[in-house]
Amino acid sequence: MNPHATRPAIELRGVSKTYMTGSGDLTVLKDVSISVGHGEHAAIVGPSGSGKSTMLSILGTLDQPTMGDVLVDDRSTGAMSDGERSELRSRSLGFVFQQFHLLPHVDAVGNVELGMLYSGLARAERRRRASEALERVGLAERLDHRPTQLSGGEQQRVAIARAIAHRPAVVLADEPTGALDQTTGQSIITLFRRLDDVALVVITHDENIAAGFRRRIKIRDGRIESDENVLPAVGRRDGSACPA
Ligand SMILES: Nc1ncnc2c1ncn2[C@@H]1O[C@H](COP(=O)(O)OP(=O)(O)OP(=O)(O)O)[C@@H](O)[C@H]1O
Repeated sequence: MNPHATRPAIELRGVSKTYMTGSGDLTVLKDVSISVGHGEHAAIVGPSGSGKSTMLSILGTLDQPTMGDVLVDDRSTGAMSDGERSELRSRSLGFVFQQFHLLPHVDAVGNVELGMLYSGLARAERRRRASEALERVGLAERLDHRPTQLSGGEQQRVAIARAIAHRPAVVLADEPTGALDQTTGQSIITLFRRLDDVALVVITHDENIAAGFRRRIKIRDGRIESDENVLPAVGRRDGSACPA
């Protein structure tokens, strides 16, 4: 039982995923159940090929499980149409990837604004929220910079602004520090930790990155190997600071 549990923002219930390949069926997720509460942050860590990206795609409703269900904000997605899933994603989910996936000829505020194109928000509101999100990630002075005029860390901040600008309940990040040097990667994790109004799931193969999160879910060969919550510093004998 997770001692910090809040109402679930996103859940996998009994999820299995089998790919059909030329050399037979390959089951890469095996009866996985996890629940991440509103405002809770979790790192999913595991070696290459353990099923992390598959899990994130399924959490994000970009791919469908072979068995089991994904619930976002208590809503089952299993029986949704593609259109309903797409609407759910544009309303409730935000994505951050290793490669920032920014449009090269569009400035920072434009890139963030484009992420809300199908949100139903009026253009002026999209721009207002885009500027606000960029301020939140520390890029208030870079609104009109194009990706080529930004460092890798700044580009990832723009991508994070794009992921939060529409105020989703859940942000899913797949190896968000993978293209950055260690110091810049840690600053991105520090930024993520300040996003206390979203449920955050960060996928990483890097134990040092996972150590920045209070909740760490280890996956191996498509199964949850451990799911641990490090208790806050209060009551710790060494009094050391605790990750988010
Ligand atoms: N579309 C697919 N068809 C067939 N097999 C796939 C497909 N996608 C992934 N796999 C296989 O599923 C397994 C898990 O892949 P996945 O990308 O989820 O692992 P991962 O933990 O994210 O790995 P990495 O850290 O290297 O990205 C791998 O053996 C991979 O080859």
